[in-house]
Amino acid sequence: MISSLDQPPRAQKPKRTATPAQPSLSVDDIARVKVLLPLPFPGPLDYRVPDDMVLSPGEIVVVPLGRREELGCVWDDESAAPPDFAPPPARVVEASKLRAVCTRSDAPPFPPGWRRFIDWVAAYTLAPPGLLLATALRMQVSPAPRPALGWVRCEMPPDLRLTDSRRAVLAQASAVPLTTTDLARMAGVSSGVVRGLADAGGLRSVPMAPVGSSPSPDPEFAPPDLSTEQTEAAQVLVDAVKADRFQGILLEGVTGSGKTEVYLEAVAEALRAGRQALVLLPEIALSAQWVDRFARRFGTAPALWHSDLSPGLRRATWHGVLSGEARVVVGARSALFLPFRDLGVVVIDEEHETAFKQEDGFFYHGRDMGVVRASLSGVPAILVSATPSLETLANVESGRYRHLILTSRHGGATLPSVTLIDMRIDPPERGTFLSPVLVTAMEETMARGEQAMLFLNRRGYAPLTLCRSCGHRMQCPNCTAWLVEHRARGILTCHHCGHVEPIPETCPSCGAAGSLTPIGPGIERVLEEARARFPDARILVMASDTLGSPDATAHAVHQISNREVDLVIGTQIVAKGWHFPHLTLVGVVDADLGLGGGDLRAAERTVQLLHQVAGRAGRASAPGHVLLQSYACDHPVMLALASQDFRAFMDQEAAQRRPGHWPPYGRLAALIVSATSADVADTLANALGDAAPDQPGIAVLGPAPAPLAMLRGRHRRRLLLRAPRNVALQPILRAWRARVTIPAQARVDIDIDPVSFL
Ligand SMILES: Nc1ncnc2c1ncn2[C@@H]1O[C@H](COP(=O)(O)OP(=O)(O)OP(=O)(O)O)[C@@H](O)[C@H]1O
Ligand SMILES: [Zn+2]
Repeated sequence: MISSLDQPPRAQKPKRTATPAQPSLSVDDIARVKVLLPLPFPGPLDYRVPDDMVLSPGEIVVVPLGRREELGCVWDDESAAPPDFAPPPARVVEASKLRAVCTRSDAPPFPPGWRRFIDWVAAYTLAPPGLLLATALRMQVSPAPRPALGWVRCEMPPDLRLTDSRRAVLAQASAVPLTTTDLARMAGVSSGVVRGLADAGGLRSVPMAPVGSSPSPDPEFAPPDLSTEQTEAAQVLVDAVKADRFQGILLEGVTGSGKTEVYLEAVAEALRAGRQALVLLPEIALSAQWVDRFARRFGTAPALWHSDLSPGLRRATWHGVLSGEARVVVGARSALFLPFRDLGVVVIDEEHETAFKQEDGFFYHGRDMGVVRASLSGVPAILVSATPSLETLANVESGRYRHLILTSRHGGATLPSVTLIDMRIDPPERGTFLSPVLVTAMEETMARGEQAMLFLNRRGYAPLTLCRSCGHRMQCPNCTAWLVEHRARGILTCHHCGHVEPIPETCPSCGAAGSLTPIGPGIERVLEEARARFPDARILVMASDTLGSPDATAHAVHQISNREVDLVIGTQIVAKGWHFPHLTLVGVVDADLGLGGGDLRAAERTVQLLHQVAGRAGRASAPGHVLLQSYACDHPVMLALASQDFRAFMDQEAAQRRPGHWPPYGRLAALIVSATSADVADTLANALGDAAPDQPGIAVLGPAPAPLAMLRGRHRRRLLLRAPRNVALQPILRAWRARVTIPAQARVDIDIDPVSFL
């Protein structure tokens, strides 16, 4: 975790006026320039600047490389990464060997804050900086696209068939063009309805105004009426934005206390100062409700950034951020890499969420890098949570972060009561998963016309399929994982690699017919039970595989808010920051689920997740109740949830991690060795083990087979490096990696500050 670095990144104020071009003159009197290429080199390469060319850092150039030409970015002479973990400087190339830059592109230059961030992240994560440049470079040189088309009202064809959902769309459509997504969201229908209506001639398409020419968010549009407690917190945030320097601030507040309303005041202040704001959300499914809230406060929607954007919108948003026209961006962690022209504040909402960690090819923690982004731009970072991570609490304790607390729910709503159901005392009937205690509470809730929610963090019908005759378990051919039955689709699938096979009629091992039995529940199975018990209830399933798009999520949320649903059954997606005013009962089907596995943060994570789910109950006038089904009611996690005393729980967690230098009181890095052959993986892992650093205070655990010893057909071994906090891991890891030859068939991924230990 970066935020704990003893030496925080040095804030350099971005220059807010254009600097005159300054070609870097070297001692040998040849104008040299560093150019970062979108390739996996350790750093930028040196080039000669032709006499008739003037270059400034950030500009895009074409340079010779071998026998071809490459696009690159003129880079700064000095790395922005702190010396304790910056890569060693490259050897200086003799002037006579330098090749000249070919041409300078007209594309807009990359801003300084962005370049510093790339340097910093690359040095910290040991990623080649050029790879972080690659996508950005493509964006930068592709011009902003022609405006997309949007829908406006038109004269109705006389034979137009009008349904309720079509009427809802027409009620929202006007002379101002709206995208399919926006119109569907506003009308609370699916995109298909909008497209169907358009195909039938009920809407006309016109070009949308380009990003930026839409009205910019107005900080005075609809300021909220804040409570005293909210006002005080908001004032601190506003002052921090005004102070215009880096500060870490934790905004902690019970669920439903209005943290969003409060931090939007910091966003408003950045807007007043004419600057940009970045709000990171752990999961983009959350953005629909967030965008609505934003629009109510500021009169217009923010720019959205996530992997689901169409290529055109992606480019338009990129260029809007660069030109400064896109004033507020809300997005997933990748929004950190947008080229903000003048960032004024960074907000990290639900900062405790592990979804901020990226573990796919390039490993980084979105929360920590968000703090670095703010710090390098010299602006405040606001971390927001009802259940802050131990990392962030440690930063508060050491005085690095300021701490703001909201103690009560908005509008007089009370916190829900939390009760444990001891499954050893009140077990469900054979073959079912809901205790009679929970079933009764659900009946009573729905009888009062209120909504209930069942939470189970497991997709599909059953996590394991077993042969009753021979005990064979259905396993993924590519991964060390059981296949999960998805009964609705008639398949067994692997949640790690996506492998799919039909559910066999006979056991593939012993041939017995009809002997394969599902073991344990997934949400499809809970749905089956709920349908049988409550045949009249209107049930909605919310899981990442049933709600593919932000669009579908928005529709589901709309149905719940509109009371078109009596019972919600969902996976972790329902735990997020939703505000469902009529929901009063939350039942957690298996509260013990996250505790197995021996992961460093299993207990912390379970508390955060379950508290977050619990926080969905009773957010308006009617009080909320939470029932947790557990076979381990005396586990510290269950006790903390029932007593709602998280500070005591986190103190215990801290006391357990501190002596052994476990994060956040020490540093970890994981080396993940993978190869298609087990032998190659073993040999390389053993070689790394033999070459492990031998330094006092530094421990190397492993090599050991990863818990997911096989993943997507690759054999995996892990090593873990643990060091005290005052040790920078990067130089040690660089030297370690350099002592071992990595064969072409194998790969070593380095995960600094690992979150997952699979
Ligand atoms: N001062 C206020 N005026 C009007 N509405 C408010 C105010 N404060 C909060 N609310 C409303 O109360 C509800 C809960 O607020 P919000 O979602 O911001 O809470 P939160 O602290 O972010 O909760 P969680 O941690 O559960 O996500 C929202 O509908 C919000 O609009
Ligand atoms: Zn698999």
